Amino acid sequence: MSSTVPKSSNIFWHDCLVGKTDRQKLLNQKGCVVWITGLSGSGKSTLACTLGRELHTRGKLAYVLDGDNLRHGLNKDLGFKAEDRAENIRRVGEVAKLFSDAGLVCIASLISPYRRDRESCRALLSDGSFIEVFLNMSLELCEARDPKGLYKLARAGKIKGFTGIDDPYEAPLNCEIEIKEIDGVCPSPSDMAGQVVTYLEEKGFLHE
Ligand SMILES: Nc1ncnc2c1ncn2[C@@H]1O[C@H](COP(=O)(O)OS(=O)(=O)O)[C@@H](OP(=O)(O)O)[C@H]1O
Ligand SMILES: Nc1ncnc2c1ncn2[C@@H]1O[C@H](COP(=O)(O)OP(=O)(O)O)[C@@H](O)[C@H]1O
Repeated sequence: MSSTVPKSSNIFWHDCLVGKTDRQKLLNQKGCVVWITGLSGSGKSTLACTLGRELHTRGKLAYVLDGDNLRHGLNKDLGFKAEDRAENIRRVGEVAKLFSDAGLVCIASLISPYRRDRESCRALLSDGSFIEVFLNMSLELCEARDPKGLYKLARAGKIKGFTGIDDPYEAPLNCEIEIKEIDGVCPSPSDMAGQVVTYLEEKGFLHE
């Protein structure tokens, strides 16, 4: 499915009098998408929520789009084969773009295992406002955590096509932020969130 060519014809873009710049002034921040990618169990949801709380504390409006949660609603018709994952990422990329246009810091946390799908989302936000955060945690660490018992089921062959076990994960080549273990130890959730907040501050996203 193409993400740029609409299927319908005779459709027209309608601009409103209040635009992104006006909303950003109101909020005193700049809209952007923090896209967190990594294996199941790498800490995506933890980082997303910790970052969301940190921004909230600083008076910044953020909203978390979490893969697992969206699969309960917007994406409940999708499974885990490659084309479903691609459609999952495409939809969330489009929603994230809307949140960014609304002036929010949109935090998207999805495995998003395919480079091509993440790059398509990046291409939707061409002004540097797509910030890819790679949670580069080893499979060993993620599997040892296994909070939902899914790796155990995948190893037992009870889940097929599980990312990192019998389905691929393509690591980013050009992400803005990489968070990894140091001497086998993962930074704390607040340290991980701190790295992202520092980036957002330095790039001027936390002021209009
Ligand atoms: N086959 C398979 N592979 C990977 N993950 C699986 C699978 N089946 C179910 N789950 C659960 O679904 C969560 C991942 O959903 P996402 O929407 O982030 O996945 S994706 O981006 O479309 O690949 C993922 O959540 P996280 O553990 O938070 O990553 C799992 O709980
Ligand atoms: N920085 C961290 N340090 C220690 N434990 C963590 C950290 N981040 C996440 N965890 C723990 O690892 C498990 C997986 O985290 P989660 O955020 O659910 O990962 P994901 O969303 O990538 O599947 C949870 O039990 C969580 O409490």
